[in-house]
Amino acid sequence: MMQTVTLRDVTKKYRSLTILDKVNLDIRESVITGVVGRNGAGKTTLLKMIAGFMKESSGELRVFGERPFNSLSVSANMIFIDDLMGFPDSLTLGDILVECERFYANWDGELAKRLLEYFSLPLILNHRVLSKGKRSTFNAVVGIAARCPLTMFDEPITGMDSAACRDFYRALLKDYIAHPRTILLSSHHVEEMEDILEDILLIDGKGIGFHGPITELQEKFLLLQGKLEVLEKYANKYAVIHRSSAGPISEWIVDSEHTEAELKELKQAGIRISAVSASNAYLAMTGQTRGGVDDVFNAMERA
Ligand SMILES: Nc1ncnc2c1ncn2[C@@H]1O[C@H](COP(=O)(O)OP(=O)(O)OP(=O)(O)O)[C@@H](O)[C@H]1O
Repeated sequence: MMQTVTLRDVTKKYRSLTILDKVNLDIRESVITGVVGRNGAGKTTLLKMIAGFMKESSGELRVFGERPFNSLSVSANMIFIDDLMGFPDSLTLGDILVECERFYANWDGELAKRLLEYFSLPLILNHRVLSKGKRSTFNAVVGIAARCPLTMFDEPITGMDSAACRDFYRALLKDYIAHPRTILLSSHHVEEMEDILEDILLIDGKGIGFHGPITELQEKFLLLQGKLEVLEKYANKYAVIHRSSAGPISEWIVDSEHTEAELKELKQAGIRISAVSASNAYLAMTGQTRGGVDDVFNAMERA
């Protein structure tokens, strides 16, 4: 099977600054992959290289078996949606749909129109007058209706309210199920998109921090819940990645590498052990929860 996107030792530098260092990657075909990572990690850089908008500094990047930079066949088979996506000022939303019909081989104009109607986006409006959230929604509709074999959304939900965001992900998922294609979706909000993702690609430290099924990311951690004084007995034994408490029950996220015997001991001590959500696993993985904000308050109490 031909991979849609493959990277072999791909490095990207901006002048002397290395953003991605010798990255090796195979994006699974016809899967929705979430591209995540902290601000400045290199998500947009990676997506734009895959889109062929900029060139890798070294290594080999292939999309549909071709080098994507300036490739006509790659650009005909992919769409890249972000909030900077501009259209000529004079075009109305209706005009843009007509242009899309001409450019994208699998374009579904009927779906585009119905979605725009649902999202209260009249065809006579000018793209330039749209509010931030409405512009994101319009661009996202174009991204869905284009049905490109490689579809990339870079931070698509910027400015969308929570209802629009939920509807967008749901529309994307429904259309994907009917017309499977390779989708890359970058966002900081793992919580909102975790239900539609199959794979997660985490960019971290100039490379790939994790790439695989979302369930595998979740399996790296465990959630422990119990009385704080009971949990504290185990504080030295487990690497506690995150702690929080609301009321009498405290919650800790710890790494999942424990023996059956250790887990049994925890259970016998009255500690509940469960799986973490994908978004918590992501936060744990990127150290965004280390200690947690509660630690600030605890430290002040101790002082
Ligand atoms: N044209 C450029 N010239 C120089 N440096 C750049 C350029 N574009 C991006 N960078 C730098 O490359 C790094 C990665 O940027 P990129 O936009 O890919 O990150 P990101 O993961 O998408 O971030 P965010 O989540 O904040 O959108 C950043 O440190 C950024 O400052």
